[in-house]
Amino acid sequence: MTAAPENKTTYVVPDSLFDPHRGRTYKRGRFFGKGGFARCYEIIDVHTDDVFACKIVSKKLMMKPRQEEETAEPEEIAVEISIHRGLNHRSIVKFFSCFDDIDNTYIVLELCRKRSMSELQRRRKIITEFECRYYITQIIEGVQYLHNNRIIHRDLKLANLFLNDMLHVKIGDFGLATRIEFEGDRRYSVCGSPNYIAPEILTKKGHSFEADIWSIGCVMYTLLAGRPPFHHKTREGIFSNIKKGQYSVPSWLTISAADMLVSMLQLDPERRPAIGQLLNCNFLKAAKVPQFLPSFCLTMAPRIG
Ligand SMILES: COc1cc(C(=O)NC2CCN(C)CC2)ccc1Nc1cc2c(cn1)c(C)nn2-c1cc(Cl)cc(CCC(N)=O)c1
Repeated sequence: MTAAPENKTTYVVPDSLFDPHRGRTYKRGRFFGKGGFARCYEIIDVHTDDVFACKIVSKKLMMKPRQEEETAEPEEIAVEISIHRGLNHRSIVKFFSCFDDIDNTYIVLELCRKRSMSELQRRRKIITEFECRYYITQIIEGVQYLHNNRIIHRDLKLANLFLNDMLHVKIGDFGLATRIEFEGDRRYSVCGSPNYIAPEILTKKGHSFEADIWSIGCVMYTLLAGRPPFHHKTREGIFSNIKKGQYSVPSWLTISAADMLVSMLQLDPERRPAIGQLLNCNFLKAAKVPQFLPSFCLTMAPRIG
């Protein structure tokens, strides 16, 4: 049993977990980190030795009154589970199971042993356009699957883009995702991560699929420039830059890379390409898209491409 003091709320995580839906028993392994109000541990099936990532959300934390930060209300965890459990795509983290005990909700997910693209970017600072074509193609394919199923992710950022041993991208964390019920349906709740949040979410004009296109633009910019496009030392400064659409395109980018970024970072959501159009942009069509990347690309640039 692990009790970790946290904001005066104790996280109680048993050493052993029983999943009644799959009839599996897991032993708790390493702590991988936190995300929002969730904590993530490695869990190992005691019979098969299969290893998973387990996202654990404390029921006590979920019952806390809303703070300024986005908080996970009980129904929101249920929404995350109801959306994620129905997904099946090679660029989406696999959802295996979820179960509860008196203290927590447990979500059993695909383990991505090379962590997230946040660590990749922190280690490499900037990646080559050759590598960017590899990652962005997989992200677009995953988001196209979501949009075709009328789901908006709403929190696409490097920390939610996980990498498996083959450096395949897996989109995770559906904690802010929402389902669009009908054509023209728009959402008004303010959500997302400060650096990558679309202007129409900030100004509460109503948002839809185009907000994910903006976030993909922020992800691609950060990978190629080494920092987010609207970065500022204060949160207010970030929001001000986003609302003004104020950013600079790095001088070292090719025209096709710059054009793709500019198309996604349009202030007016209507002017951004739909996800299906992105795969046909010149940046991905006019040059080789690698089918695989060697794992040393986590730490150094490949000479090829
Ligand atoms: C072997 O697989 C992993 C290892 C690590 C890791 O080594 N983290 C270190 C642990 C030690 N401390 C000191 C630094 C971070 C981190 C993540 C791993 N894999 C891994 C982690 C995963 C997933 C798949 N696979 C999924 C899906 N959701 N989450 C998930 C969920 C939450 Cl709530 C928080 C975090 C941590 C923050 C982050 N974005 O990585 C992750």
